[in-house]
Amino acid sequence: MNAILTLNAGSSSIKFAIYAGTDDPQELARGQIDNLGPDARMVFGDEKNAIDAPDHKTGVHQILQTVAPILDGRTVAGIGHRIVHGGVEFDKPQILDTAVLEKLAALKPLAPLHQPHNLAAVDAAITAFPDAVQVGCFDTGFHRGHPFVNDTFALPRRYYEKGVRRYGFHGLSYDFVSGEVARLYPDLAAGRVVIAHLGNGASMCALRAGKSVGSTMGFSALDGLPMGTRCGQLDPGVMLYLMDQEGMNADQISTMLYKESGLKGMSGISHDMRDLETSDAPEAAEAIDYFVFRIRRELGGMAAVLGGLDALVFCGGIGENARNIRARVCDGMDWLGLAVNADANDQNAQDISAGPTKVLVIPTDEERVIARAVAAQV
Ligand SMILES: Nc1ncnc2c1ncn2[C@@H]1O[C@H](COP(=O)(O)OP(=O)(O)O)[C@@H](O)[C@H]1O
Ligand SMILES: CC(=O)OP(=O)(O)O
Ligand SMILES: [Mg+2]
Repeated sequence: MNAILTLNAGSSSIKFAIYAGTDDPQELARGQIDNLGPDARMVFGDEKNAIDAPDHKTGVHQILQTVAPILDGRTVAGIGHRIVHGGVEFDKPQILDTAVLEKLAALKPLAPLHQPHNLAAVDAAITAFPDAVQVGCFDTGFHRGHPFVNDTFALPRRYYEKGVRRYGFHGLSYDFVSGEVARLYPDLAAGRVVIAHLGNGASMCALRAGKSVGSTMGFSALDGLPMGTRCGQLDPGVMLYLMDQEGMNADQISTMLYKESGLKGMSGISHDMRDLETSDAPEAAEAIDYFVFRIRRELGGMAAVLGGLDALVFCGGIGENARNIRARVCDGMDWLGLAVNADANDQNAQDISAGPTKVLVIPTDEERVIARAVAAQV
């Protein structure tokens, strides 16, 4: 019997899952390495252990050792990788041959927090399993068909032609969640839906009949909503000021916008919503206020683009767990038909609506989308 492995490598973590069978893959186990570097730890089942994983390559080796007993003699026929950026060209999963990998490497500057790590995991996987099919699944793919008005900036046209476009990300998550909406609520499949993927990275997607027609993330994974450590929407004049008046260079600005901003930067306390929700500091409350404000603002804009709203769906670590955030996003939004059932919301139930517009909580599963794509190739 064959098996499929999925790898989802972030800047400091690698999530993985292992599936039995290649026709209808069944999940055997999943886990993740956090804090790659001196304090790396493996989270697998109920266990959390410190491990030696200073970089992505050693991390992937640790994962292979961890999953070996679970493979139980099965052959790894395919390995699926989450690749954040597929550029203009890749809207569907691709077999990762040398030519494709070269094109993906050229996109590293567009997603510096993700793309280099995604590709490092591919390298390590090819070395460890030279006979397995390596498949890349792109976060940008889901949005590739979105309208020109959501794809462009109002810059001189030549930059659009060069690829300075609004790509949109978190596409694997939107693929999974929109599929679940259609499966569980067939009446919504043709409808106007907004999905809020609120994790460490956060974005929202407007869907009409299951297709992306707008997203808050743009050229990079910095735009739109504030995130754990990323700024979200920013007046470009701020960057000019930082360069001109503060003498900051591109590297310094990049580090600040990707790693020192968002909930962490605003609160000065933590990137983690759980820490902010339990903090008494006014800065923590203000960071949460801003997070909620931006979601509400984008929701209004997306409802206008869609001409109304049939469902709002929450997913990601915050969307699936933070009941206060969900309640605050929907508070006073009865003009959109939104109201939350407090008991259902407290229980993180699937349908938490108390008004005509559905409010849903659907746990996302990017790994499952990757496993399906691999299954289609092996
Ligand atoms: N019970 C909870 N309450 C509030 N926020 C939570 C809870 N559990 C997780 N989170 C938030 O979810 C974030 C992680 O989301 P996740 O989607 O797993 O992230 P990633 O983008 O790394 O995939 C944490 O940083 C934290 O802010
Ligand atoms: C694209 C992106 O922001 O991904 P993540 O949420 O995993 O950081
Ligand atoms: Mg994520």
